[in-house]
Amino acid sequence: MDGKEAAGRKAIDEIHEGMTVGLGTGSTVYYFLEALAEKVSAGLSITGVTTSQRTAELAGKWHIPLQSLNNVERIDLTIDGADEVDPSLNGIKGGGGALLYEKLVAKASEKRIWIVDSKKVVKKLGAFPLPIEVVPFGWKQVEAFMTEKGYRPRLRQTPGGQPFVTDAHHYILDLHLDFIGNPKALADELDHVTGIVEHGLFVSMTDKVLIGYSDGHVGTLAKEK
Ligand SMILES: O=C[C@H](O)[C@H](O)[C@H](O)COP(=O)(O)O
Repeated sequence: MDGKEAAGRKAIDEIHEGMTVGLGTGSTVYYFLEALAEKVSAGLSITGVTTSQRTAELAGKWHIPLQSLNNVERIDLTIDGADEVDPSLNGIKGGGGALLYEKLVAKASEKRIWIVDSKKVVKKLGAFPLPIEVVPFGWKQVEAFMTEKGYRPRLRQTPGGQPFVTDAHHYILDLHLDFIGNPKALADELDHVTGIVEHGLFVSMTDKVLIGYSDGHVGTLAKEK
């Protein structure tokens, strides 16, 4: 078992009968969905709210009941992955391009848990390129502005060399920052750039992180009360 699988399968302990559950995106969430599908087929009743087309397809295939975000009043708990997490529980998300829907679902959730393998826990964020989701119209203007700022943007592309397009039909610029000194200040700045729909900095947006190790054990990082 690798760290992703350990964390993903452990998250099932947090799910209880009757819950509305936000279903994140990615290869770690895959293991959580697999475990959830087993419970659902054994009789657990929950409603899932997905954060991407990819997760919706998996959940559909595994007969996990779904509702759209517009059709639920609240989400009890969201289980999602992350690309990097710091000790203050700030993180970078969006390596798979699902950041916008993931942030919308996270904001609608009472409680949020991230599942990661231990390699993703870092002292300072920024070695992982920070994704920003931009509108295709005039995206080069945003790219030029980010370059001016020294943020080293790169348009995300498919293996075929076409721009990667998100579920919401936007493009992604990955910012090669190396090091983010102040995540909150950067998030505030990016929140105010015209043309950026959303960014992958999630500042204080999780309550707990389940960290999976290669030997199969799972540690926890939790918000101080
Ligand atoms: O856009 C994708 C999401 O933010 C993922 O949760 C994140 O990239 C982690 O993915 P994985 O579990 O595949 O490493």
